[in-house]
Amino acid sequence: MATLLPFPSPPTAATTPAEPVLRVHGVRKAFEGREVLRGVDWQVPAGRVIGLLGRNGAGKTTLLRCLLGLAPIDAGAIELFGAPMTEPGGERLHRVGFVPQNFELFPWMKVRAYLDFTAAFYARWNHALAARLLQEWELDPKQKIGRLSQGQRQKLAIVRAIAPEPDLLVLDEPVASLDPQARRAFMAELLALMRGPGKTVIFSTHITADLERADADIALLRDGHIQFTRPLAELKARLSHAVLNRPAGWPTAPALPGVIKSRIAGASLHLLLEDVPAERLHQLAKDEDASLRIEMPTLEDLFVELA
Ligand SMILES: Nc1ncnc2c1ncn2[C@@H]1O[C@H](COP(=O)(O)OP(=O)(O)OP(=O)(O)O)[C@@H](O)[C@H]1O
Repeated sequence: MATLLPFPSPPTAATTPAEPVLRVHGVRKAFEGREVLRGVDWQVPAGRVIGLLGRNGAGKTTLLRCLLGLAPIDAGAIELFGAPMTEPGGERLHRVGFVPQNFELFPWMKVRAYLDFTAAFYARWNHALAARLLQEWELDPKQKIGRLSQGQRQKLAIVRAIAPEPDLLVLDEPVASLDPQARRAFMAELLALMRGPGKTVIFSTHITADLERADADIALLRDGHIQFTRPLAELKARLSHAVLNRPAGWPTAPALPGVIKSRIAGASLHLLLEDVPAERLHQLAKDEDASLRIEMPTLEDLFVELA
């Protein structure tokens, strides 16, 4: 198991000094006595795209639902747009768009009628944007929702969430049903739409390539906690992966400051490292009479190692 990334949490160039969109403190949530969220502390800065990563069952859906008041929490506190979630906040919720993992849309309604019906609930609704997205994403406004494919329904759910021009858009695995072409188009659209000042996107996904494309901040949910939230570029700049090979093998991994995780596989020692200079690794290889390969980990590598 990887140790916690010991990054401090100063504001970075990528985060804005603005009021966080979400402040989460000590949030706990159990199902049938099994705790899924174990005191989550998290601050989500305004104006960022955040990719929420975690293994199956880590609690991503649970966390997102709790954040939006869709599931009760057992303990802790959540502030949305600077006000506690316990306060009635109908207007605040107009500023939030949500695409759940499983969405039930009325199957008997036609696409346009459904969007018009939904628009009536919102203070703000960009009809032109909704119409453009329907066209670009090849959704027939006259089609009955029940006859749409899973991917088309997901697109419609996304249009519904984006049309109110939310300040915070939360998407739970939004691309799971989309084909690669639709995923790219969706990501491009999403990022263009949410590039406005102060607009924030949180989305959970297993598709790390999408997060790379979005240049997102990565938040990792593991063991019931958000382990870190860091710009992807910063993670990549600070973390490296070294493989040391020695024919005699490795009875134990040598101690080296900055090792986040080590793994021995036959003659190879794999090290996930934080801020360890290459010279230090070359010295280690020399001392241990081993060959050395240093790699830049992809986000997928990091996910596999850290999640
Ligand atoms: N309503 C519920 N009743 C009982 N257990 C639940 C409920 N909802 C979630 N869980 C459990 O909580 C844990 C976290 O589930 P959750 O769906 O939040 O994970 P996830 O990270 O979104 O997973 P995935 O990546 O597979 O979608 C799982 O063990 C799940 O079985």
